[in-house]
Amino acid sequence: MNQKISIIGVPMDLGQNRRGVDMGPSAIRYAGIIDRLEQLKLDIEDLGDIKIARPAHNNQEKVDNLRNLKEVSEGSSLLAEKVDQVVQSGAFPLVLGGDHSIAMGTLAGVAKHYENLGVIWYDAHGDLNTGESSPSGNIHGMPLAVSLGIGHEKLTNILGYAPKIKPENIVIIGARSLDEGERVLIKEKGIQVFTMHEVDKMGMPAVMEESINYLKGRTDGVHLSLDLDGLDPNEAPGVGTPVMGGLSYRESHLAMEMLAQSKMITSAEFVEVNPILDEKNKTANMAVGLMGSLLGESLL
Ligand SMILES: NC(=[NH2+])NCCC[C@H](N)C(=O)O
Ligand SMILES: [Mn+2]
Ligand SMILES: [Mn+2]
Repeated sequence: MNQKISIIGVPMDLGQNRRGVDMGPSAIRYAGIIDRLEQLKLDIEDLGDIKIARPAHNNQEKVDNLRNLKEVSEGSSLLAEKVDQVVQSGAFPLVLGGDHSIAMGTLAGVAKHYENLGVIWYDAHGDLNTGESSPSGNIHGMPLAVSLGIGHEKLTNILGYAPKIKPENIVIIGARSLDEGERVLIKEKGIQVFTMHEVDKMGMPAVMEESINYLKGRTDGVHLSLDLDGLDPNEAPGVGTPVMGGLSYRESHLAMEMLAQSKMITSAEFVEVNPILDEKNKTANMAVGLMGSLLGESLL
């Protein structure tokens, strides 16, 4: 494989209220992402960072229970344009977050190029809230709903089209903290979810096999959106919304390796790495290891 990988950093921290996740792209680069991927005989290009507004130091304005709506929407729109160009050029976009709100930008840029884009949402959360259902007003808890076309128009209409994806093309893995409104949406839309309960009961090999088979039949490309808080906070402590009882290092590597073997992944993002909350860059190192597995280290 001599695939071109285009790395895009997104120093976004306005989708939630703990500062530091804007340093995620730096922490991931410092953890050696470029060298690691160059060893895989991939053609790596680092496109640098998307320009993101800084938070106001005094108060963060909320519109319709959406914190920093304007800045988050603008940041994701810039990202969407960049991702669109990368996919257009035939390269694989690898997006480094930043908080998870940026997924609506990534998906806007990728989904344009597919009839039926699949999404694997690897996360402790569903990120299926709207301004109405959100307990926090944090947009990083909303990008999956937004990509389904549900939410504020400033968010759902990024790149001028909606929805980006269909509910039957989504698989959520690792969920263990779902809000009431999110549960309702999951039922209503029939979204596939492997909660930690299922992972414990079935084991990761079966969860991934089912996920891959499910998506294989119905999609023409699959985007991986990996929130580091999907992992257990003992192993990935540098995240803003940790939830106990998460996926292990081993399970996550196996998941990435099985995705690499499936050859179905067309784009990916790794989000919510917050070096301020981390222990010696452990979480960024974890992210780099997982990217290596996803992009084929185990296939060498
Ligand atoms: N991407 C994330 N870490 N999302 C966490 C969301 C937490 C909670 N469900 C909320 O909406 O506020
Ligand atoms: Mn999460
Ligand atoms: Mn998330």
